[in-house]
Amino acid sequence: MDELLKLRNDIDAIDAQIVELFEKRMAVSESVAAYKEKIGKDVLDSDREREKIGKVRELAHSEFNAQGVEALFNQLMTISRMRQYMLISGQSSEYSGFMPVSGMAVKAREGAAAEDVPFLRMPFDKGTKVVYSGVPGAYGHQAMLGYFGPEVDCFNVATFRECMDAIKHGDARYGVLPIENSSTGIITDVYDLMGVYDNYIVGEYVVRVSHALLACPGASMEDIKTVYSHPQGLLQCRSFLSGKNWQQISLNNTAAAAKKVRDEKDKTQAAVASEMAAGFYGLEVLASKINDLNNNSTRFIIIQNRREYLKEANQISICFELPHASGTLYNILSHFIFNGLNMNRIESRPIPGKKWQYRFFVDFDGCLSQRQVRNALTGIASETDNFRILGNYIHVE
Ligand SMILES: O=C(O)C(=O)C[C@]1(C(=O)O)C=C[C@@H](O)C=C1
Repeated sequence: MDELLKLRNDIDAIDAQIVELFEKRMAVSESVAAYKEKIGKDVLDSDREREKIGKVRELAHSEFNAQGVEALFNQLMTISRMRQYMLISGQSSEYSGFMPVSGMAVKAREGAAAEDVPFLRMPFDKGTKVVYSGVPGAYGHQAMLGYFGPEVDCFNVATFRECMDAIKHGDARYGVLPIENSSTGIITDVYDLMGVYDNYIVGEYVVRVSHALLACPGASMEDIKTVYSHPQGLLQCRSFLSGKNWQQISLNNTAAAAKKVRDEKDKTQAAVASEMAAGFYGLEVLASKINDLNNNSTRFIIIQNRREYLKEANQISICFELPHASGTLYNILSHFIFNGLNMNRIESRPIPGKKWQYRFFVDFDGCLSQRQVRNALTGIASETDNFRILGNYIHVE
């Protein structure tokens, strides 16, 4: 026991020296930050870091120790960089061109679960133009109405890209696009478009997908022979439809199915769509809540072409590209860890034209007005390629 005590005392004495040297090193690193800021040089100097790792490895006396020293100095230099970003990330109210704005308090609309609806929204009034992708009566329309209310001046476009273009060119102030479904996952096309357009996420809205069986007025369940819907709509109502012996036909979206049933006025036809579509197309609801899972939801994003964020925003979305090399993603994640930020999601998408290279999308908790968020973003921006802040908004759980 005495022997262990003695050895631990030796370790304590060495550790005290390490801490003293660490603090000395950090003080020098702070001076480097001030100098680099003055001359406009980047914090990260990969050549210098590589050279440093080579040199310290040579000082070690075994391969095991060389590896240990490499890991240690990689950490030391990461911490040194974090400190430097802290010293150079500014303190003005705007960050990277993003301006804080005051939100509008809006009550939850009828039929919406309170937890699906942000109580604060981006400012809008009756004259504000809004575009959504999809057809009237579809879930995109429902999300648009949920966020902006029935009185807003809206129009719809057929594709996600047209929605992006309408926002880019200022044909509408806000756009509504689906980004993720709780059962089928992310909408990759929307991610890819967000990665290349200069549009920004300013809000989120969740629509609980609740399918109903719709038919012409006067039709009953016994009359039905054919059912139309989006393939996902049919799939999500598999238990209800099984054993019905109806022909199932896929169409582009659920509202198109409702429209077809209305236009053809055929009592043997039914559509799987929302109850809202029933009202919109003058159809009757033969059965409601027919989906297998009743917690199926689609998350929509609200986009605009201005760099703004609500002062109460609590989630940030960013995207960036990384060189195809070992450790690059690990290095980026350290910015979240060192700044105490909670990451909610990371997705990667192939970059068109760059074989086996990926664009990363990260969502994390925070607001652009927070110091630790700015520190992390300053670091990530300078250590990645094509870094973009996609938006800061109120996240709906
Ligand atoms: O030498 C520099 O340029 C520094 O900023 C110091 C330091 C280090 O801590 O050793 C930190 C960041 C750079 O990427 C390289 C090295």
